[in-house]
Amino acid sequence: MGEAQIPHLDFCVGALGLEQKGTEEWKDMSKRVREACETHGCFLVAYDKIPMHQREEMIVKLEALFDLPEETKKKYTDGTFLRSYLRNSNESFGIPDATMFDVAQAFTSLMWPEGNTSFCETLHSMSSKMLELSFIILEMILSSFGLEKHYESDLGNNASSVRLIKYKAPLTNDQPAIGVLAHTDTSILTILCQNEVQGLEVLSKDGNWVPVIIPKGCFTVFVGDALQAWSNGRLWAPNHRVRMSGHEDRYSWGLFLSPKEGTSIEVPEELVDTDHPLRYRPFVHSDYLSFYLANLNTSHEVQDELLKIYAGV
Ligand SMILES: O=C(O)CCC(=O)C(=O)O
Ligand SMILES: [Fe+2]
Repeated sequence: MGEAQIPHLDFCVGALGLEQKGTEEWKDMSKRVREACETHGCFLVAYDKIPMHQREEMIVKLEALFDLPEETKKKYTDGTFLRSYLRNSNESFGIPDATMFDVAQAFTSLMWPEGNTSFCETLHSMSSKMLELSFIILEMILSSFGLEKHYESDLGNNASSVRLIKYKAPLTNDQPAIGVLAHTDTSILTILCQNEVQGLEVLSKDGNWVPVIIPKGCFTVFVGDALQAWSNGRLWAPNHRVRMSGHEDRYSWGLFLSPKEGTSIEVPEELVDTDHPLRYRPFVHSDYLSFYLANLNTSHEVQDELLKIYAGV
């Protein structure tokens, strides 16, 4: 009511993929993706190259992973936030480069020294397919701006990380429990999927928290700070959070496509004009990430504005 719905796009029709680049269907969908990223900073997408049964299997496997003893889960850490098991208002594992088979295998062997081939295969295969989906969306955005060449020169210089999350159902029904506090993602793009337990909310441009009701089988896509900065603020990285209610645990799986370590984000000159004066200075994305992590637990107002504070002109 008054509040525009989060757009729901369907990549299944015509089996949209990179092979369709340049076709009318591709151009039409690119325009819709870009509009969603400008207006909402997020959208829902149906994508059947990742079949439903694979997603369902993945959720069962996540349950088994989080059911492992705490001592086993804690073995997974290299001392950094990005590659560790973390436990706060939720539990999560950050796995950079899970799309590489040896990385998926090393993670699996640490959790199941006796072996768990099917977990390893699902982790690797789901991550790779979600990475492919993020490439399709990124290429659509670049084509809609007519800036395909920037795929090779800057945004194509990327790496991915997977985050596996379990949110416990709240102990009481009195108040929704915090799953994740409001934040923007530092990524270029984030692709999320989850079990049937809802709870994701996005802050609209006019300042209202809007529940994102995710239909079965859909993925949620968020624009991250790196893409907001690169696009000179034309695309928008919205704040989002997770609030838990009800009696069931929520499992989610995110793929974060980010600039590779050391890559600079620089607004292309084509996106600067009198109507769109330059909003962000060039910056090294990994330096921004350090700044972001150092300020993660400060007040909400600051969290909202981290990109602007760091790189705004
Ligand atoms: O679990 C979710 O749906 C959202 C997770 C999220 O926002 C994040 O990990 O950045
Ligand atoms: Fe997020």
